[in-house]
Amino acid sequence: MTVAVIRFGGSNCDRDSVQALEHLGIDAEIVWHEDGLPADVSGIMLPGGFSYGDYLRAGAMAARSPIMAEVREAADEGVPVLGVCNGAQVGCESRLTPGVFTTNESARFQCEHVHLRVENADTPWTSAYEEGEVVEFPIAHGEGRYEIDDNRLDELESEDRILFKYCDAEGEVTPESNPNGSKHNVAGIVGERGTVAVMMPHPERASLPDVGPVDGQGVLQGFAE
Ligand SMILES: NC(=O)CC[C@H](N)C(=O)O
Repeated sequence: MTVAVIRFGGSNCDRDSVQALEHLGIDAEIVWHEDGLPADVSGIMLPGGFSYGDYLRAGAMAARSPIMAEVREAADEGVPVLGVCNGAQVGCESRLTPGVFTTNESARFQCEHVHLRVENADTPWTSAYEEGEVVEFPIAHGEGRYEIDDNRLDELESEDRILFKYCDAEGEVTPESNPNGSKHNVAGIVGERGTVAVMMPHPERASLPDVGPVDGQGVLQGFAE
């Protein structure tokens, strides 16, 4: 079983992602987007970074790489797909998941640790946690504010497709615990299939014990589910 971590021009979390996955015993390899998807992949990760320098909108150009049609096909067949940070932006820009990630309310690049509340623990990406559990993840983005029209957000809420919300250390979801102005404090969602997920916080940067907190391991273990 090998997870393909797709590298676009400007990806910069691809090696960290492979390292974090391998630490968990999950085989992973970097795949250059122009080479196309290997035939036998058992998972796909869209890593963080600044693909194409975030020109136009973050993720917009990578979303138009031909490999994304292959990713969609694999996702439709049930191959798990996880987009993290720039990968989440690529996931939304390529319509694997609804909504968009746009400029932070602060209009600044923000690099900090945040608390997240697990909203739905019944997905491969969150089954390692309890519903309502508070976890700590790093964020590092300039365009992480989740936007979607109100009706579709209500749908996501009622269909239980929100994985994580930004919260405070006690698990309260408030405007003060929202680092970037995301609607309803949304930090990560699943697509129509629960096997496709995107999130702005970085699980791969919270997975190696030598580096700091390891709350992110549970998300990456989704590939082994
Ligand atoms: N860490 C990242 O993936 C950076 C995300 C993105 N390019 C932004 O700044 O919004």
